[in-house]
Amino acid sequence: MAPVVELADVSIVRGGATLLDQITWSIDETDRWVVIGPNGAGKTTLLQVLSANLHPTSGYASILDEVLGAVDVFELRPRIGVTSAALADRIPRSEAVGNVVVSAAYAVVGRWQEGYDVDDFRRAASLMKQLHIEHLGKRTFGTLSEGERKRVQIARALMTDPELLLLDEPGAGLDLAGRERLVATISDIVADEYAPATVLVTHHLEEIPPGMTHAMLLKGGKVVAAGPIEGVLTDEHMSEAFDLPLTVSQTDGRWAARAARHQPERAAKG
Ligand SMILES: Nc1ncnc2c1ncn2[C@@H]1O[C@H](COP(=O)(O)OP(=O)(O)OP(=O)(O)O)[C@@H](O)[C@H]1O
Repeated sequence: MAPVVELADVSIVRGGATLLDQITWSIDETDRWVVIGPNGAGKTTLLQVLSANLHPTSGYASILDEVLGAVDVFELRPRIGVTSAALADRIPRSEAVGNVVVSAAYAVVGRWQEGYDVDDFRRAASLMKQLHIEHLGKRTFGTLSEGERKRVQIARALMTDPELLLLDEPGAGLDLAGRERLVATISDIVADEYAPATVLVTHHLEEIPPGMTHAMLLKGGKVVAAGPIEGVLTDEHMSEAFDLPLTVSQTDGRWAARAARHQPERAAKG
């Protein structure tokens, strides 16, 4: 089976700055990736390539067996589910939540006069139940809490039954309980063997849902480490990516990182 995503030496250059520097990456159907890195590492830029919103300045990018630059991106994009702050900003605040979800079937934000069929509404209702937002269908998007908005966006992203799911900082702006509930929900989603290949971007190891299989650490547009998650999220790699001595731990499938404890120098004996 062909990889869902294949990047070979992908670079993105804007205004003389190299945002992504020769990224080579392969994502399989059953992979669930986390992309981690400090501010400005290039994470969002990388997701823009994966969502067919940005073409490489150089290199080769194949998404769902279609080569960027040689495919009609308007046919490719509905096959990719995306949540991001930029997309959330485009959702009209006055839109009813049910419509925010169902309108993904037409890849529009803001329902107008598209003809939805019974199956569309059934799927939207089922996803809203899975995301625990079934009671919010008639509320307007603008009245929701940040946690509720994140859930609505994930339901919307799954509406088209995508083959690739991209979650850009789904935990950002949530309080502790909201984050923990969302981590559990995403963990349930990725545990399903029929779930799409998933890429989740975050700054924080605490936001990684159990069940993620692979990790990529980015810094300055370059890959610090990539591969099966246990081999990537090490003290050494994380310290290098964040330019700070870090200690990484994993308990019950959850990850955490903190600054390495300062070791006072022992007084010389004798
Ligand atoms: N059009 C552009 N021209 C020049 N530089 C850009 C452009 N767009 C983004 N950048 C720069 O590219 C770098 C990577 O940005 P990107 O948003 O991908 O990082 P990120 O890892 O998602 O950061 P954050 O965690 O802060 O969201 C940043 O330094 C940003 O300022």
